[in-house]
This record gives sequence, structure tokens and C-alpha cells, in this order.
Amino acid sequence: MSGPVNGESGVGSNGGSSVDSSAESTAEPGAARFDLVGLGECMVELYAAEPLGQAPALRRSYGGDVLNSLVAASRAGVRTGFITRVGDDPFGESLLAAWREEGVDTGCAPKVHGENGVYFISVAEDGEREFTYRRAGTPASAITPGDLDAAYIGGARCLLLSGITQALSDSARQATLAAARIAREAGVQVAYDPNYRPRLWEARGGLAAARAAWLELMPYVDIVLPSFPADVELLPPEAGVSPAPAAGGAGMALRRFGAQCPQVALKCGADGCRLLFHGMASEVPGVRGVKVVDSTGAGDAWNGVFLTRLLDGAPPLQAAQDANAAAAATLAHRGAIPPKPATMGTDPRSGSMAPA
Ligand SMILES: O=C(O)C(=O)C[C@H](O)[C@H](O)COP(=O)(O)O
Repeated sequence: MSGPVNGESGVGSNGGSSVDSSAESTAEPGAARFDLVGLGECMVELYAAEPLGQAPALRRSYGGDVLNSLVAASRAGVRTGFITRVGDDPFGESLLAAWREEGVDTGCAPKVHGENGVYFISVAEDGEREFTYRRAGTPASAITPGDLDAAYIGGARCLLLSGITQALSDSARQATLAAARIAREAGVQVAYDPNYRPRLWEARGGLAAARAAWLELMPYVDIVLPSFPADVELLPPEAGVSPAPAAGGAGMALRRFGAQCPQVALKCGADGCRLLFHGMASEVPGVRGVKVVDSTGAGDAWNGVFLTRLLDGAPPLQAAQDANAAAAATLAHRGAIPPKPATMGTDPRSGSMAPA
């Protein structure tokens, strides 16, 4: 299965399933219960306009890469579900309520005993974010393959996985792999954002462990959604290629990711993104003139809208343009998830999305 990046719908397959209208698809879009389900952890999010150590008060929201993408996808009009575990502390119920309010199904997000993770956002002058985590031993990080419901995953058209979930614990890494296998078996497309977070991998074997987690998952991945240059580090070293992530630029990175997966969408921050779908390369410039308040969640919104548009049948180029607009809208707000009305129009299927 192949198609030009700016031509026919481009969600193909890495030797397995497909969610587009092509003949290989085993799951009829109409028959699926969900369009997009994701596995991960959502945390309580705390941030302030001032440097964290000087802020007299912090604002509370919530965020977690996969969940952020599901919210963006849900707002863009597809049916979503979140697979996780939620702590029964004072935040648990409000997390579940917030996700439901966004239209994200919580049927596979049981409330269990324990404390939910927390993360703090520090923002540099240019809007670039840094996270401080309090998430060791959280209920979500203790998820195991035994927590997965094969029918839930099999009832979706696409499954979104993340390297952050793999970094949480050994059982969460195994659950990520098990979910991918279930999806492959059921003919469900697998999308994967490697989202390399060195700080999360520190206690678990560092880059070598992160790379091993990436390598074990890739055979099941139909579409990979890395960021440049951060995620380039995960690629196995190549003879003659400098190990510096930015060496060779985004073009070289795209080629190297393309050697691992037939469909690559490489997010390049302010420069937009590059696509490599079945050998067809393309570049989509970012939205110009955006004042970056906080870059948190931009990549996740990008993933959610890109996948939504592909699931809608849009060509990858169009999907990427809409995803760039959604990411730009996110940059204008503090926190991972921007306020609902400011993000996009009420009828997302009717055309383009409007940045705030
Ligand atoms: O770091 C984690 O574990 C989280 O999930 C918290 C954040 O909400 C996302 O990381 C934001 O992701 P970006 O879209 O890449 O800014």
C-alpha cells in the first residue's frame, strides 16, 4: 500500500493493518467503537507565570502526552478512549470528570488505590518548557499487560502509544508492547510518539534502555511521530553518521526514521514538520508569527489532530497543515491543554481549524 503524501489518504501499514479505506483494512470504520484509543498516564499539572520557586500560587490543570493527544483528537471530532489507572486521591475523580467532559471514554481507566502523579512546568523566556515530575510509583506507572482489555483496543481504528509510558516502569513498558501486539492482531493501526524524556529514563538505564524500548516496539508501529532533534537520539548509531541529534539536519533525521517505519511525521517545532510516507517526502512549514507562551503540549496536540485528519481520510499533507495550526494554538496558552473554545471551531470536520 502506498500513496503520495499530498494525494490519497496516507494511513498505511507497517506490514499489518490499515485504518484507511484500502483493501487491507480488517476493521470497518463504521463498525469500530472508537477511532483512537491511547495508553498512558495523565498527571495533575501545576504551573505559574513566575519562576516556580518564586510563585506565590500555582495553577492546577492536568496533562500527560497521550491524554493530551486524545483531548485534541476528541475536540477535532473523533471518538477517543484512554487506557490508564487513576489514583483514588482527592484528584482522581476530577481527572476522570475532566476527561469525560472532553469526550474521552474512561471505560478502561479504573480508579485504584494510590496517589496520582504530579508535574510542574517551568517555562524559559522563549516559551520552551521544562518538566519536574513527582510520579514514581503512581497507579498509572504500575499498569501491566494484565490490565489491558483486548476487546477495547480491538474496538478502535487506531492505538496511540508513547515512549513516556514505556519509561514509567518495566511493567508499563511491557504493557505498551502488549497493547501494540493486541492491536496488530486485531488489525488496529498503531501510532507511536517516542517522546524521549532523558529524565524519566535516568533511573531505568538511560539512553540504552530507551533505545531498547524503541526497538522492541517498532516492528508493531504503523506510523511514527517523533520530534526533531530530541528523539533522534533513540535511533541506533549508524556508521558515518554523527551521534549529535541535530547533525545532518531534519532531512537526515527523516531518512533515518524512515528506515525504521514506512510512515513518519517528524515534528520540527517552529519549522513545522516533515513527512515521509511510503518513500514520498514532504515538508509543511510551521505557522508564522506565533508568540510562544508555553510550548507544553504542542507536539501532543499535533499528534491528536494529525491522526484525526488521517482517520477522517485526509491526505497526510492536509492533515499536517491542520496539525500545525492546532500546535500553534496550543503555544499561546500555559499548560498542556488549552481552553476549549480558544483551540478550534465547533465543527472541526467542516474545514480548517482556527488558531486562537
Ligand atoms: O512529560 C510527560 O510525561 C507528560 O506527559 C507531560 C506533558 O503534558 C507532555 O509531556 C507534553 O508534551 P509535549 O507535547 O511534547 O510538550
